[in-house]
Amino acid sequence: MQKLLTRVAQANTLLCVGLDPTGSDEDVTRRLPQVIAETAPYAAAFKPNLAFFLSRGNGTQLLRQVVAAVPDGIPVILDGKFGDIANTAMHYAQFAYDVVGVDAVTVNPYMGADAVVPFARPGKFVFALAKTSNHSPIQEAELASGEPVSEFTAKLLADLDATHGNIGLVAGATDAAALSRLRQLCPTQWFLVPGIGAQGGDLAAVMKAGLLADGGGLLINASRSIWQAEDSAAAARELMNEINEYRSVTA
Ligand SMILES: O=C(O)c1cc(=O)[nH]c(=O)n1[C@@H]1O[C@H](COP(=O)(O)O)[C@@H](O)[C@H]1O
Repeated sequence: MQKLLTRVAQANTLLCVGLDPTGSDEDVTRRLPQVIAETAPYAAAFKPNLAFFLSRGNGTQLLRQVVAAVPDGIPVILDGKFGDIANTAMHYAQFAYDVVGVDAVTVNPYMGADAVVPFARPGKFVFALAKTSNHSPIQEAELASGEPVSEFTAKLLADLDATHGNIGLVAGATDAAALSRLRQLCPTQWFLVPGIGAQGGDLAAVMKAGLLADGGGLLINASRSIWQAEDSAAAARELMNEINEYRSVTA
């Protein structure tokens, strides 16, 4: 978190550059370091999605190259949406932190707190799924109390953060009203917000719903709209500037 806060303050950005590399193995090997170098000035963080690396066969090696290519001081979030019992989770955590060397991960908390805690190592950070950007009848289902499962999950994640201090939420950009309710339940935690760009999320509504009074608290991710842009640097710069406009309006 300290690394992220320092980066956000120094580079004045809340943009998370998603790395979901598509193309031939040759293209990807060539473009990954290029896209990282070109977009780094605008990046508060990078988020490689594990699936896009594992599907290539040399995924672990490519991920390590990503970590090496990202300039010092910019956090890397491995988007693996990990979610298994504690004993197994510990091995995923070793993969992410010790083998690949990332700063943070995404985790699926639906198996319970024991699926999350092994990733909450001191000095590392966890973004756990609370309300995803796709339509999920499970997250929208209401408990007997009338509370949606996504809000029950958010409360669990607030409690976990109170204990561990390094738990954030994933809240999709496609449902700003839900994001706003999560913000009420989790008034200080950082939200990783995917769904801007290719998935059509409403940036203005998201910023209004989730930005903290200090101008932080949201990490706005875009993957395809940067990787697949003709000019990835321009796409990243424009989105960063757009995000910052809403920061100044809201502040
Ligand atoms: O955890 C995530 O990053 C994630 C959560 C979610 O609710 N929705 C979602 O799209 N993501 C990821 O965010 C990225 C979105 O990519 P684009 O739609 O291309 O910007 C992908 O890597 C998704 O796997």
